[in-house]
Amino acid sequence: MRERIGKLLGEDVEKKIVLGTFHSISRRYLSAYGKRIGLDSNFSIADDGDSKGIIKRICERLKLTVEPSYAKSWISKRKAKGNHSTTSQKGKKADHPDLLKCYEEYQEHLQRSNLLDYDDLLVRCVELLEKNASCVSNVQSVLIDEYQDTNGIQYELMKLFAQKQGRITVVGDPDQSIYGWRSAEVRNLYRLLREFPGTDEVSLEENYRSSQSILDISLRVIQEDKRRYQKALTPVHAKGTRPVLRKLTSSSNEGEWIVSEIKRLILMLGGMLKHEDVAILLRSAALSRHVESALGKAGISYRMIGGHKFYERKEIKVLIDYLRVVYQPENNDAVARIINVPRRGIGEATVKSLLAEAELEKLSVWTVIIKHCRGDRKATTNIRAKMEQRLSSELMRIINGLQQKAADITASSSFSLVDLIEQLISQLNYKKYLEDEYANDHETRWANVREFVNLVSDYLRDSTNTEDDELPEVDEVEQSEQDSMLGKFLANVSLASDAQRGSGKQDQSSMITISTIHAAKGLEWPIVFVPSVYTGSMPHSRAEDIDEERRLLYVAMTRAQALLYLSCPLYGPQGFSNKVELSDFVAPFAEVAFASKGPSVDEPVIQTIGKILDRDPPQSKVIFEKLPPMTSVEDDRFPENPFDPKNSDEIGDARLPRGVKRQRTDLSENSKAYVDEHQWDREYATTMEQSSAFTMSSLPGFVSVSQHQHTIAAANKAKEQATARKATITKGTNRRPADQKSLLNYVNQGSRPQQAAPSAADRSAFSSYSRYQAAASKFAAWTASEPLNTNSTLPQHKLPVGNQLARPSGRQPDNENRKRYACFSSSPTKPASPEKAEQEVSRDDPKPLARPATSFHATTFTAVRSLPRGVRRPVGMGPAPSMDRLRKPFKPLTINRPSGPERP
Ligand SMILES: Nc1ncnc2c1ncn2[C@@H]1O[C@H](COP(=O)(O)OP(=O)(O)OP(=O)(O)O)[C@@H](O)[C@H]1O
Repeated sequence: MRERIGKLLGEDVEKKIVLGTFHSISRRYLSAYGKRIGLDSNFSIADDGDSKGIIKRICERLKLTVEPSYAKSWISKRKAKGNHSTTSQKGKKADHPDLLKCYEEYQEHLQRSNLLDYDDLLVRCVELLEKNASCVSNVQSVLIDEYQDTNGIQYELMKLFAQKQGRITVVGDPDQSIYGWRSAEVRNLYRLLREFPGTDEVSLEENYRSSQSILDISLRVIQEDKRRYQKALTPVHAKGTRPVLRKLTSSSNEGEWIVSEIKRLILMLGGMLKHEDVAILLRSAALSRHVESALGKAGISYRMIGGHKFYERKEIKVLIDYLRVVYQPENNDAVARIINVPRRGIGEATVKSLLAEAELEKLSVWTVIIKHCRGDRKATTNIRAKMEQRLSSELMRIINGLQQKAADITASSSFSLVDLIEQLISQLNYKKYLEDEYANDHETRWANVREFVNLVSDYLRDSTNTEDDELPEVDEVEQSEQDSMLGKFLANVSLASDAQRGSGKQDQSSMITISTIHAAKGLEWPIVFVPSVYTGSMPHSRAEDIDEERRLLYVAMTRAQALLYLSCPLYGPQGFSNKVELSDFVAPFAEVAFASKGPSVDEPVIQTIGKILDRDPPQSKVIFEKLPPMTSVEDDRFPENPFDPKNSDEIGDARLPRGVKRQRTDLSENSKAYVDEHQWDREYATTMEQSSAFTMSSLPGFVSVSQHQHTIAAANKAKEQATARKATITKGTNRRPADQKSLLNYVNQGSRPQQAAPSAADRSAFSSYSRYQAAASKFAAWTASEPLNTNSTLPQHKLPVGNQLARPSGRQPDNENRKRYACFSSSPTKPASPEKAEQEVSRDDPKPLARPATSFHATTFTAVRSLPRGVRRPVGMGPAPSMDRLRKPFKPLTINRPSGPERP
């Protein structure tokens, strides 16, 4: 920013600019002039951890009946409000005397130690500038960005910095106020207009970022807040494609769908967009696990903003290190990392010495410890008696106990890896440990731990489904026994983490962004995904201000430039015990306003995205030519209306998984199909696996959803029968089961014994299944021999009778103008002319919204001067703005400059 300003205003001006956050600028002033208020200029800053420790010790020493973490945030809020906060104190209960006592003691401690906490930086700077106006007498003007997120004390600072010239410019958007939890006060906007009646307002009505559809729908979300500041808005870009609200069965499906949609879009947009153009914005970092896991599986790298990657989180690393030691106690680094977690009085020096001793003696650290504790060999490292006692009664007991249990775990044992981890967590008293160590965010960390358990559970389920690990046998070459379950899991974790480990040299364009919504403020991406839009996540279950949560969703949605996706699973991250509901922020208009799946990426869509992003769109012909064979060109890998296993009439509750701890292997054969998701891809016979990749499911008029359900039932049944038949195969035969007729028998139908008539449901199921199969093989044969083209007569085409494998005879020769598809698609032929494109892109728009977009984003420009000096207040604002006035629809303003003397 400094550079850009320098370029515009010249180097001299650039040097004079003081640029930074409120905290950093305050620190600079306090260092320079703090002496004037009795501050030692060598003060240090107490960070959050320091403040927490000090408050905790005060509470213990004085036996105060307040939670240290609560006391800390109470003190912080109190400081943040400043002296002249507008927040009404009326009707508020008097503060608990213990809180006041804690505050007093805490301040005394900071003062004694020459420390300032983050809030003090602002509080003391206010004090400095109130008493010493000369320190800021050179300030010509003050500009504040993201003004809606300022709090009371920052408002005071702003005025104090501008006290000489009284020139203030603030830029902000009340609809984006999302820091209430940090004492930001959206009221500061109203306060400014009241306190500075000569303020000019300039409404920045044009939105240059997002497509009209994205703005319309974002506005619809925010308009539900009836108390919001009304503003006008003019979208600059074309309508674009409708934002999507995708429903998925589970959180893991949600992650997989996001990845498949990203891949599809990048492919279908022919390189116009890269991974760096995609962001996944989350309400809280704890939700990232499924997304990270799916990206890891797909080998797509990502960067995290506003959080750590899942496996890199401290609370997760500790558990993984424990598991590593259980699996392989010789792992010295892992032992060194856990030896004092939870605290066992073993300092860093002891750990270093143990590592050095082990290396010298060519032993593992673990062996050194064991031998020492058992009296077999005395360690040269000074291990005090108390330390020794805790090592043997805690660490060794836990590790040895779990080692025995881990050895017995197999894919089908009743004691699973999940149970092993649950035992580890309970033996470490891990919840308590997190509460003690991380007073501020232990809840989030504990939520991550639960997520980790879910992850292991998912891993077990997936690993019993796939045989990826197993190599085909080679004659007379013996394979070693497969690793233990724990070993396999740890290898999987290491590989997943390694795939994501940025070397620093990694090409940024190959990375998508995962970010919390808070951290995405002010940023933008061509494609934005907002997963987990359900009540409990958005609004968050612990949120106090629902309107602020709504604004948070609005911020997330308005980060998107061209394509916006929201999604919501039927079941949350905890699995089938955790049914969730679509967020009320979108539920009232979800059906009409959102598309239920990703858009077809055709010529008009590509052209429009190119225009919005100001990039050169590739020709669709080129894109289609480069598409890998069997690419699914539509967002059809997951059903639009996902199957809810718990609501199915066909499936009794008894056959449902019991909860997250339950392993796939524990389940009956039938319930397998419903554990993770509707088994759209997997339950068919071999040729129909990945059916969506063949795009058969989009063949016009081919299978309905209900037919599809029947098909699955039939597939299950067929599978069961096949299993039964397999069981009856006798040794030495040609592997034809006893009940299978020979070809001769088949021809000689007359002699075939009458079979029992199938039930109506079975008949229907089997008929759709066999129709499905017949068409699939026909399609496969046809696509194998012919280039993939469509023509308008195809939907009307009748399959020739009596020649099942014949090629459709009604096909026309290739035609230059005809659209080429790599795969068969149900998409209607699209107009090629770019003029039509924009109209066409919005062809699937819902009925016009109840209220057209009248406002979206306004930024307030205020030039504050102590005297109004003839700047006319805009029409309709009256002499002084009141709160009522501010809630009325905002009238676009034009600045009316006085024709009188020039401003100073
Ligand atoms: N006058 C303009 N002409 C063309 N593009 C513009 C113009 N002004 C802004 N933009 C573009 O619009 C996008 C949004 O601009 P900017 O980030 O400045 O908005 P903002 O008001 O800070 O948004 P927010 O507060 O929502 O983050 C950017 O891509 C920017 O390049």
